[in-house]
Amino acid sequence: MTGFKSDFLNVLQSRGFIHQCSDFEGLDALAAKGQATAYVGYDCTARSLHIGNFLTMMMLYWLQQTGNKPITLMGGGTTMVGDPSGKDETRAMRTVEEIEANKASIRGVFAKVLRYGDGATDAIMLDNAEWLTKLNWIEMLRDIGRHFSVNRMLTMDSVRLRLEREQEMSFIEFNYMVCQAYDFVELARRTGCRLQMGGSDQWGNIVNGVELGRRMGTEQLFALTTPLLTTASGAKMGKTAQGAIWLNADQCSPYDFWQYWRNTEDADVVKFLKLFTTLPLSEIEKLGALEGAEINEAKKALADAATTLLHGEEAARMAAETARRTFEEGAIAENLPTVEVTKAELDAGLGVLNAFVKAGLVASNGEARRQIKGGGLRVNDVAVTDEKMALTATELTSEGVIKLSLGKKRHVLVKPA
Ligand SMILES: Nc1ncnc2c1ncn2[C@@H]1O[C@H](COP(=O)(O)OP(=O)(O)OP(=O)(O)O)[C@@H](O)[C@H]1O
Ligand SMILES: N[C@@H](Cc1ccc(O)cc1)C(=O)O
Repeated sequence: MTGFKSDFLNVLQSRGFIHQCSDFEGLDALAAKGQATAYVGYDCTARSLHIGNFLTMMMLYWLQQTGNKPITLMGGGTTMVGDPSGKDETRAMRTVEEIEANKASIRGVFAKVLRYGDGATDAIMLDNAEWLTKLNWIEMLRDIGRHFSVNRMLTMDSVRLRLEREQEMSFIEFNYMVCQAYDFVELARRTGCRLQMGGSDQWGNIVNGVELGRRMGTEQLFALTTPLLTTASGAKMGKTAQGAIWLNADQCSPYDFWQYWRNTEDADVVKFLKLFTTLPLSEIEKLGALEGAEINEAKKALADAATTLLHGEEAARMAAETARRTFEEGAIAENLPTVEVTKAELDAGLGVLNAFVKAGLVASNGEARRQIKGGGLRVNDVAVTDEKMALTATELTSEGVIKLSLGKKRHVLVKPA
């Protein structure tokens, strides 16, 4: 469907956020009235969210900008169960302490893009532990369980794929979709929430909620999903060889975050400008028209805008400046990521393989060896050829650091503590 009445769906459509919707017409009419309430749930499976989740945060951002009300739902309860969607194996059970620590560490990030408060379109944050942990087993089977058809549950991707591949699925995981469906109904009752959004892998969980709402007599509920992003070369967006691109600054520095966007493949630049920045489409069109070496300007604009959104203008400016000094002037910039080593380690001679692993530039000694063979590792801009090389105080530059590089773009400074 094109040419929506609501600003909300028009913006999402024109910026490439839409994958599937349970009822475009009905949702369009709801959003066109304004002050529609919608939610996205976030499980507390790690200490930080990553840029895959940033996408759904941006959906909530545009929801708010177009006059509607976002809810960020912390999955304090659902994380105790563990979502099987898109997973080949049962997740490790997390302890309550671990979940609480993750929750505390995740929750701060939303205020970077959403305005919270008591106003009609201000965002609110809730935690499904509040109702899920209080459910009584028999009551829950009678009130909620009876609305679920096991026949239908078995056809949901999250279950079907495991069964087809003859992979285990425990009973606790089988219940996840019931919990998420119930959340939607509970939010509809508590807050008048009518829409749930998420990545396309969440479709089954979300439409179960829509269906449960219908059976339990809420107003019509809606499902809207966004494509699971992959980069032009097919990798799941947000993950690199080194791991995920985290949103918390202590797990991915503003410089690394900036650099991730700066290294975007040419074919992805416009797509990412639309999804991960708030730049107007007219400006994105101009940036998209740049060709040849000039496309780097578009990548810098992407890096600046995405980093500003998450970490603020000053952090983005410093990251850009560090990158410029490092790559354009070849200088050692103070803001590069740093690892500390003890003086004793340097005195004893720090093995080069170990140093690159410590710096997080490679995952293992084996990978470091392979990189050395391919000429991929450098110490103070000189290629490493001897895997037995030991770093000592003699390698310290006039700035008092040793610069380790992987390829042309990733650098870490080793500093004596
Ligand atoms: N690349 C992506 N594009 C769009 N949405 C994503 C992307 N990655 C994650 N999401 C959304 O964020 C939710 C959390 O996904 P995520 O991949 O982080 O799962 P996880 O449980 O943290 O484990 P893992 O990192 O191993 O996949 C997904 O269900 C999906 O809706
Ligand atoms: N299942 C979602 C998180 C979620 C949790 C509870 C909900 O009500 C909605 C969504 C995920 O894994 O990303």
